[in-house]
Amino acid sequence: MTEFEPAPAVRETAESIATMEIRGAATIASAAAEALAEQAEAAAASGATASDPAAFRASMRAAARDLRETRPTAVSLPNALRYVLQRMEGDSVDGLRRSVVDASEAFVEQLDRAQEDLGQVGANRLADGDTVMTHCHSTDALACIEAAVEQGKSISAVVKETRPRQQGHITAEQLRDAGVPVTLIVDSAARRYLDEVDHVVVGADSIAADGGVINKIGTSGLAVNARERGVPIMTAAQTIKLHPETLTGHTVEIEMRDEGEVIDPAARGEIGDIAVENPAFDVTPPRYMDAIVTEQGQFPPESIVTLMRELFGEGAAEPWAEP
Ligand SMILES: O=C(COP(=O)(O)O)[C@H](O)[C@H](O)COP(=O)(O)O
Repeated sequence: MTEFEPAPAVRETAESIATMEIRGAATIASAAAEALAEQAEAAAASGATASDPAAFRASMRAAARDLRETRPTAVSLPNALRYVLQRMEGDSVDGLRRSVVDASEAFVEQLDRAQEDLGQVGANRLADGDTVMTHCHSTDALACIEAAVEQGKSISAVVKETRPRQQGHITAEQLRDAGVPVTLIVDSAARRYLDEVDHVVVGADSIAADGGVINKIGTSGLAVNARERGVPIMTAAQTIKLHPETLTGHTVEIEMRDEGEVIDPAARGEIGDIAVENPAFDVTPPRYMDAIVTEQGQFPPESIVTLMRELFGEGAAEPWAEP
């Protein structure tokens, strides 16, 4: 391993994130933080970096860059890398290694605690007997529903399958396993079922400074329909989903995925000259979202910028960049 070649464990994690074997913003963040700890262990044991603190640091930055490049939309990924690299300190390789491993463990612990805490807040918005509608698969959204069930509330769910990758099936199975009666529907049936629903609960990949919620494609249409039907909609999102770069006017990049997820590649030749596009996420304007539920309480979307400033200051550092 040279100082610029990430450890095999980092390459594996990067590959798994890129191919969506590891997916969902919170899961991606904890995998990335753990991969940095693995890089630190590997670099501390490797000839090229074991006795050279500067080379060790360079190898950590290179690993973070590789992880950063896997998927563009979930800000939890750069926020995780930022958290760990900003806590990398020490004059010796062993000291640096320890600081990275400690920061990685602390990050994952915080992530779990934050999810539990926001679950309680989200659960308080749900009442006994409620039916919720979900979109995609969000561990933060599930935490709210599961916490409501643990509070003794009887909750049922209408789960959108979420084309093209059908992450709704994961949600359906997990809710079923939590004892929630589930009805699975195709995405285009959502408006019809909104009349039978008390709440819509979704997750987020990023939250912009203006309160815009970036989540799986289809969230914005669902939110507009929910508003039209008078059904409250909340986003469950830990504060690592707050996108610091939007404080300085940047927009969030929406990932465009392969057309093979939309049409059968084997049939591509037959359909000929038809363009296929596959955006993975969309932006729900703040006026269509009732609340953003975080581990620090619930916020009207328009006020989230205050929390963002508190947590991230006026912008975002890039500790993985070459000095
Ligand atoms: O949009 C998705 C997943 O998209 P993909 O499947 O393309 O990664 C989820 O709603 C958010 O990531 C939040 O998930 P969590 O609450 O688990 O962080």
